[in-house]
Amino acid sequence: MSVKYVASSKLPTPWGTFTMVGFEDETSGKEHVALVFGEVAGDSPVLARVHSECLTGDALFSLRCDCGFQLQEALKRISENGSGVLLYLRQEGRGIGLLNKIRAYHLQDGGADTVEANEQLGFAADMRDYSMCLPMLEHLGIKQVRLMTNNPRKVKALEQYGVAVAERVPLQVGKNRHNEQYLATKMGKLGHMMTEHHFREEE
Ligand SMILES: Nc1nc2c(ncn2[C@@H]2O[C@H](COP(=O)(O)OP(=O)(O)OP(=O)(O)O)[C@@H](O)[C@H]2O)c(=O)[nH]1
Ligand SMILES: [Zn+2]
Repeated sequence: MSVKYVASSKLPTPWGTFTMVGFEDETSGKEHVALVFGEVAGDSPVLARVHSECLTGDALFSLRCDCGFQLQEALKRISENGSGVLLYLRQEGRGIGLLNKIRAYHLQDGGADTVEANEQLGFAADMRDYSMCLPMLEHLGIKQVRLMTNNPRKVKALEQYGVAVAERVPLQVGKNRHNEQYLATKMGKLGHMMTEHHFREEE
C-alpha cells in the first residue's frame, strides 16, 4: 500500500487545537486523517487512538455502538496528556461500507447479532485493514504507541504491520441500554477486553 501525505491544517476542537494531517491511500483512493496534539515525533511511546470510521456513531449521535463516545474520550485524553495522535481511518462498518452496515443493522433489528449480520451478508466479521497506519505514523515521526483500545486483535494487526505497541490502554466508555447486547457480542465473539467497572454510563 502507498500512502501519500497531502496537506495539513489546524483543527480547533472542544479539547484544544489539533493539527489535522491528511493522507491519500493511492491504492484504494481513501482519504485518511491524523489528528496530532503537541509534540509527537521521537522515540518515546505516544498516546494514540486508531479509530475506524463510524458515521452513525461519530457524527449522527447513534447509541447502537460506542464509537462516538470513544472518539470524544480519546481526543480528551490526548489533550489532557499534553500530546498524542488519533488516526481516523476511512473504513466504515469494519470495512464493509456504510450501506452494507445499514443492511447489517436491519438484520440486527430482526434479531441477528453484529457478527451473524455480517456473515448473513457474505462478509467476514471484521474486514478492516491497518496497513496505512505505519506509513502515517512514520510520516509523523512516531516510533512507538500507547494504544487506546479494547480490541487485542487490533493490537496484533498493527504489530503485524510493524507498528510498535508499547502498551494497550483500555478505552471503555459509552455503554447504554441500546448497545449492551452489541458490546456483549464484541466481548464474547470478537475478543474485546471489557470489564463492567471500567464503563461510564452515558444514559
Ligand atoms: N459491520 C458492522 N460494523 C459495525 C457495527 N457497529 C459498529 N461497526 C463499525 O465498527 C468499527 C469500530 O469497531 P469496533 O468493533 O466498535 O471497535 P474496535 O475499533 O475494533 O475496538 P476499539 O479500539 O476497542 O474501539 C467502525 O468502523 C464501525 O462503523 C455493526 O454492527 N456492523
Ligand atoms: Zn459505531
